[in-house]
Amino acid sequence: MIQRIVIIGTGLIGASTGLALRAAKFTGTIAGFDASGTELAAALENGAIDTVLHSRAETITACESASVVILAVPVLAILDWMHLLAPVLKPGQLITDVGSTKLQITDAATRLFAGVQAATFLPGHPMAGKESGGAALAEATLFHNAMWLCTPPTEREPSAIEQEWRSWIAKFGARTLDLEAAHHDELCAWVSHLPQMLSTALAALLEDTFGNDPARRAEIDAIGGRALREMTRLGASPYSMWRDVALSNTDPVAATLLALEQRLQHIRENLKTPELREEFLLANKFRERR
Ligand SMILES: NC(=O)c1ccc[n+]([C@@H]2O[C@H](COP(=O)([O-])OP(=O)(O)OC[C@H]3O[C@@H](n4cnc5c(N)ncnc54)[C@H](O)[C@@H]3O)[C@@H](O)[C@H]2O)c1
Ligand SMILES: O=C(O)C(=O)C[C@]1(C(=O)O)C=C[C@@H](O)C=C1
Repeated sequence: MIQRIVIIGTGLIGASTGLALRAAKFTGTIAGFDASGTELAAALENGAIDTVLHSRAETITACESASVVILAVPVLAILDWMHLLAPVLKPGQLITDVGSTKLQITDAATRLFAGVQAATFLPGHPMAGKESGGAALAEATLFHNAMWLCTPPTEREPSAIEQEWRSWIAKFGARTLDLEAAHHDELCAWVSHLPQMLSTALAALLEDTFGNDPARRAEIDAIGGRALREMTRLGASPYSMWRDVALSNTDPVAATLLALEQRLQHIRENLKTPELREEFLLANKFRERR
């Protein structure tokens, strides 16, 4: 029975997980630790956690007796916490994460949480989020109707506690889907990381071009409509999260960016040819299925 949960990283996803647990009637304790006191206070204030852990040492001690530890920090910090916690966690405990890339985390899990003496590590990734981080924006319903991707090592049977954690994910309204980790990262480069980089590039280009010219900037702000808002929404995303995505999924993200560069070049070279129509027909076909 899952009774004690520790959430490390009480920002948007960590705090939303705490709120989703409470909304699903989890009655055990939820302790939280975050490098930022502001985020911890906000998570306590909105009820995502009920106990504050004040230091790394106190957090490691709390993890020793936790049923489930959830790592909800940026990807490279997830790897750091895995190294810190592997020696203190035991069989019967579950450690999981919510990081946006999975290959490095799954490889580390295979090394650090192997054998009968180890806790279960379930690499996870909810496909739901927002362009702005922080506990203040956390929502109990964030994971409703979302996919919750998992990349467990293939050769093992799910432990009882892993199965119980998966049933909580279902109670959040999400659906788990197991994928191989490299496949996950390649897919997410296309469906998540490329759209993020495209939006970042567009917003940065507009800021660079018009940001220092108050009159032009005011014009852009006044006339830009839904198209501009939607296409630049992800431009508000924090570098703190995306730096680690870029560092831990560099080759797949670079490959999708190169494909997009070539596509844009093709459009630029065909603005006055019937090829442009073919591009629009292909794009229309993609949207018909969404
Ligand atoms: N935002 C999204 O859309 C989204 C969706 C799914 C998964 N994720 C993944 O979830 C994780 C958290 O993202 P988020 O959106 O909640 O970001 P966030 O910035 O809202 O929260 C991350 C928190 O981690 C804390 N932190 C950073 N390093 C730490 C460390 N070493 N120890 C303790 N705390 C530390 C920060 O202070 C921050 O409060 C990331 O791995 C991200 O890739 C994000
Ligand atoms: O901000 C959003 O709209 C998101 O959905 C965020 C989004 C995504 O690309 O789907 C971004 C990264 C995460 O790893 C998962 C979710």
